Amino acid sequence: MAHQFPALTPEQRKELSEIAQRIVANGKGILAADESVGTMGNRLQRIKVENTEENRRQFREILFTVDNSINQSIGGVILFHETLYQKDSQGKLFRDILKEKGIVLGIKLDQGGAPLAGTNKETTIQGLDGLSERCAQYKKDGVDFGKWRAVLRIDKQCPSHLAIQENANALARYASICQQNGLVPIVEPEVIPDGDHDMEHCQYVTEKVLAAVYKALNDHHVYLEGTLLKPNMVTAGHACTKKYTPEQVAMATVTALYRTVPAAVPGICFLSGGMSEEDATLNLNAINLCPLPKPWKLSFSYGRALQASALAAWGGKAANKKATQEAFMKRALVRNYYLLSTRSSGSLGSGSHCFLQAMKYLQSVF
Ligand SMILES: O=P(O)(O)OC[C@@]1(O)O[C@H](CO)[C@@H](O)[C@@H]1O
Repeated sequence: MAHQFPALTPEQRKELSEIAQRIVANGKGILAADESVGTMGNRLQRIKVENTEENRRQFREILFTVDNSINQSIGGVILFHETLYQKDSQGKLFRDILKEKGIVLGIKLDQGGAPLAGTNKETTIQGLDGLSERCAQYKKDGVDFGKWRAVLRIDKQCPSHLAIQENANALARYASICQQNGLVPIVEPEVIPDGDHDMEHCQYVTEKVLAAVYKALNDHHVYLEGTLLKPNMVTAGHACTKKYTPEQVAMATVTALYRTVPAAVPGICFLSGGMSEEDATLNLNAINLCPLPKPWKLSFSYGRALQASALAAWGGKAANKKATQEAFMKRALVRNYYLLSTRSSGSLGSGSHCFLQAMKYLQSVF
């Protein structure tokens, strides 16, 4: 029997699935430029630039005014509230600059963590109060997707059952509210890579977290075809002494996803989670070449792994605009290159011609 109280009309479902598919079309991924003021402060501190609104605006102007061909690699950009209403030095809104390039606009909707009492320093994410009104306003202002990041940590008794359930439920409630307002929800349950756990443990935890998230999304009647998932790759913790190849990371990651993420989800866009730009590229390449079934688009929604060299090239100086844009473009283009080359050839083993060609190309541009 069909659902008696459908959450969305056929027109709403069509709009949502079209937006999701546009973002991940033809090897495109997402630029996560949604660092909060505090997070951007950490990034700017590393290049010894003061964390002022004007400096944040200047860096983002350089990224967004890059050559139009960026739209071949970047399907969507996630913005922070402040950035959505900022303008370039000629007075043009960033959102108009991005839209004219055919890039879909997204917005960070979560509002920071709150402690879960009685746990080992675990958190839930705030921002559900007033979320529907915020989504409605953002939709009017040209935004078509949202992002909500939940953080799960691997440690003694972590993640707890409470943290997994609470964060899964908050993600599902957020996703439902987004869809009611015409925004595609990016669902981001990040198992962070802090700690000395091995890759196998990360896979176990990632599977538990994703299984809980998809149960909650189903309970909340979320239309999966109109969502995107932004997960961590399955890797060892930063302090783990055992090292893994990109092929091992790919096998563990695709296995975890294959066991837990329904095929109705159109795209999975990984976060980079503090990986180097090179590792983020090689791992994503290996994921796309992994010879397991992959019913979804497998792409990127990187923050640091798309901006680290660009930030370093900029160094807070307007005179470095060209070098900054070149560094950003290079990172975006190389990912699009192999996403297209691996997809057009289907699933390939690591000995295949295409795999070797892509690896050779990637090594030559680092
Ligand atoms: O891990 P990365 O790829 O740098 O960033 C992923 C991300 O979700 O985490 C950041 C911090 O919240 C956000 O700015 C960004 O969207």
